[in-house]
Amino acid sequence: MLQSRSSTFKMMQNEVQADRQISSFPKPYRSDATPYSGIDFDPYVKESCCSSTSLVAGLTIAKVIILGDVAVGKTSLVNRFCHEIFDSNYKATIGVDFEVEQFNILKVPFNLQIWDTAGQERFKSIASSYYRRAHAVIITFDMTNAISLSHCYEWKREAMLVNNKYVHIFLVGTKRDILTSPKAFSEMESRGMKVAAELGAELWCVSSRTGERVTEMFHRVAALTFNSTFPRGDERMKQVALGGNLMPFKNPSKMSHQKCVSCT
Ligand SMILES: Nc1nc2c(ncn2[C@@H]2O[C@H](COP(=O)(O)OP(=O)(O)OP(=O)(O)O)[C@@H](O)[C@H]2O)c(=O)[nH]1
Ligand SMILES: [Mg+2]
Repeated sequence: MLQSRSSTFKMMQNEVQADRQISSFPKPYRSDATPYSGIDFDPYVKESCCSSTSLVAGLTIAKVIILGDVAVGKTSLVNRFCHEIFDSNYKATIGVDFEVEQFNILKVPFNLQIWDTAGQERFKSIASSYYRRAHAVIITFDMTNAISLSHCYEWKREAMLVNNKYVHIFLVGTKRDILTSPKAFSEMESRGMKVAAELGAELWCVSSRTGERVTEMFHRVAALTFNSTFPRGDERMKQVALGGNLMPFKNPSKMSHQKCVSCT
C-alpha cells in the first residue's frame, strides 16, 4: 500500500533539522569497500553552492529505492533514520511506502525521496513498478542470514532492468547488533565486502535497533546523489531560465515543491 508519511509539513516550513545539514563530504563505511573514491564534492558543485554571488537553481530531489529479502530490516532502517524509532515487532510492508527527508547540503536544500519496498514475493510486482528513475539503490541483507546476502545479486539485477548504469549502489548489512561476537561480525563483514565488490556497490553494516551507522549511511547516500544530480552547464542555465524549480526526474509522488533559493 502506498502511503506517504512524509515530512511535507517540515518542507512547507522550510525547516531542516540540525542533523540534516551536510557541510563536508561524508566518508564511506570503509575506504576499501566502495567504488566511489572521491573524497570531496565536485569543485564545480562546491563553487556553485558556496559562491555568495551565485544563484543556485534548487530544490533538487533524488530518488532512493530500498530493496532486499523479506524481513531483513528495510522498514526499520527507514523508521530509524526518518523517525528515530525502532519496533521489534515485524509488520510486513504491503507494496511500497515512501518518505521525503529534507537536507541542506553545502547550504542548498536537497530532498531525498526514500522508497521502502516490500520483500514479500506476492507484493513484488507492485513494488517493482516503483524501481525506475532511481538515483541510488540500497540493497539490504540481514547480517545474521547469509542466504539474504546471496540474494543481493538478484535484487541488483532487477533494479538494473529499469535504471541506468549511473545509479549509485549501496549494499547494506542490517542487524549488526545481533552479531555480538567480533569474529562472527568480521566474518560477515568480509563476506559483505566480497559481494559488494562484485556488485560494484558501497558496503555498510548498520543496526536500526541501536542506530549505529544509520545516519552516516543516509548522509553518504544524500551527498553522493546531490553531487551527481547537481545541474551543470546548459542544464543549469535551462533550470534558472525556467524559474529554478529543478526536477532531475519525473516525481512520482504528489509532493509540493519549493521554488528557487539563493545560496547564502
Ligand atoms: N535486532 C535487530 N532487529 C531488527 C533490526 N532491523 C530490523 N529488525 C527486526 O527485523 C524484523 C523485520 O524488520 P522490517 O524492517 O519490518 O523488515 P522489512 O525488510 O521491511 O520486511 P518486508 O517489509 O516484509 O520486506 C522486525 O522484527 C524488526 O524489528 C536491527 O537492526 N536489529
Ligand atoms: Mg518493510
